[in-house]
Amino acid sequence: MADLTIALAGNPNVGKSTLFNALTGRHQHVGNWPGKTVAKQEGKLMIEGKHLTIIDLPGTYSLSAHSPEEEIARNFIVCGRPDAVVNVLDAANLERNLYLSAQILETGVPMILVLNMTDVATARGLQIHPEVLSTRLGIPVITMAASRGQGLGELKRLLATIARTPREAMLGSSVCA
Ligand SMILES: Nc1nc2c(ncn2[C@@H]2O[C@H](COP(=O)(O)OP(=O)(O)OP(=O)(O)O)[C@@H](O)[C@H]2O)c(=O)[nH]1
Ligand SMILES: [Mg+2]
Repeated sequence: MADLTIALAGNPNVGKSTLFNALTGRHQHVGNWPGKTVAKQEGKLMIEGKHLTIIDLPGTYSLSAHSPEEEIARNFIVCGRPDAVVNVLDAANLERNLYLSAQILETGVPMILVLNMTDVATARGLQIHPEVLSTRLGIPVITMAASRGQGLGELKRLLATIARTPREAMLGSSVCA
């Protein structure tokens, strides 16, 4: 079966590269300020005999690109035809982060929501209910603390499910060259 391509997308500074490194064993630059990842990076992950290509995208607040980095992220999500997008969110700032999620959902690409930084959210007294979001949006939603490796196993199980699902022909967008 053909390789699958999975894109990690989300707002700046939410832990995309931290998750990318944990999944692929690579060493992408991470740090506590937005805008670190400026070009898309690629890594490999093998799950249940399937080769997954993981793409770490620059952070973006929306699919209407305002900067070259946002344009890279937007173009890959809309035109790169990933088999799925793993949308990484800061669980402590869900409302702001969900703006991009709604836009990615509208593209029709299969999506998993990762509510990252749950350690920070919990320390602030926030209660996270992934099952409520999952029911409302109709997509898998999991919690994670990527810097501690929490939630990685569940994400890999979801990726394995996607890898087992026959790939559907995705329609190209009219805005793609
Ligand atoms: N407390 C906590 N910190 C985290 C978690 N995941 C990542 N971080 C930290 O958050 C900061 C940002 O992580 P990155 O992985 O660089 O974030 P990014 O989304 O790739 O950022 P850009 O490339 O700038 O868009 C780093 O200091 C990470 O160590 C988490 O689950 N909990
Ligand atoms: Mg990054």
